Amino acid sequence: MQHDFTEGEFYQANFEAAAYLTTYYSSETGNAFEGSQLLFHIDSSFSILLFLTGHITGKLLIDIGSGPTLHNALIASEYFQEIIMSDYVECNRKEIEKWLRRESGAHDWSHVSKSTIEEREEKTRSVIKQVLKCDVTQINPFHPIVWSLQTADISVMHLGNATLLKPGGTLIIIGMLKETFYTLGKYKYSCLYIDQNFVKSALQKQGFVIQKFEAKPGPDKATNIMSDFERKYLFLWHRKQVDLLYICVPVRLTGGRMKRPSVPNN
Ligand SMILES: C[S@@+](CC[C@H](N)C(=O)[O-])C[C@H]1O[C@@H](n2cnc3c(N)ncnc32)[C@H](O)[C@@H]1O
Repeated sequence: MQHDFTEGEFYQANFEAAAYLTTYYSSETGNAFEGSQLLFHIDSSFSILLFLTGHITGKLLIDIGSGPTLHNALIASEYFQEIIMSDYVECNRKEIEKWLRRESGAHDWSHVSKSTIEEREEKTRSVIKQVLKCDVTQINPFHPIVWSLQTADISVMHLGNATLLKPGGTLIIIGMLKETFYTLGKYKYSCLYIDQNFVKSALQKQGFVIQKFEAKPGPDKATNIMSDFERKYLFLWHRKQVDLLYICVPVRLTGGRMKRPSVPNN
């Protein structure tokens, strides 16, 4: 089935942060229809960060398109002095701020921390320095903030618009391969349909060197009513030279031009 692209404005108008968290982040394994994709995400993120500690030291992590989620930050807070969360949609940024302020009704992330939950949550709250609006379709996704950084790519769709990553920085892309949609409430949100070779060749053209690739088959499409991805993957890329900035590109990053909003999913 053909899906129109649900870009930032569609998310701003329709996305329900709390429902997203309940649907996809209520348990350690994630949504039951999607197999144990969240477990894979968390386990491979931990292993990637352990791998990185042997090679580079971390200072700043920018989580691009965080949505209302904190799993990446909870994992990375162990390794980075500063974390910046970002998303296009206001209710997502507010959901993160709610958790930072320990407000009642904030999502429970204890299943991600695995151990020493209180310590880790405290550490995470202390290293998250900002929750910013970002728009990955723009050359400067954090406008009007201008980053004094060299250029690099932050979204699969916009691999030609290198804007954030320093040479020497590390880019982590975690996402789904060959996925056209995922479901939240009555809407189907469109996803960039990409395969492994597309991601590889786009990043290699930009001077990135692959360091690690992990993938896990998705659930049986016949029984998955939430989405249609074939594989969940994690790519770790190194951009040649100096310093570091670690960027985590969101699962199911949107991008591209939306012609009209997605059709309600009846
Ligand atoms: C499927 S959610 C992913 C959220 C989270 N990273 C995760 O792993 O669950 C996609 C996110 O992309 C955000 N988004 C949509 N358009 C965007 C844009 N133009 N710039 C930045 N973020 C955008 C949405 O608000 C949404 O939070």
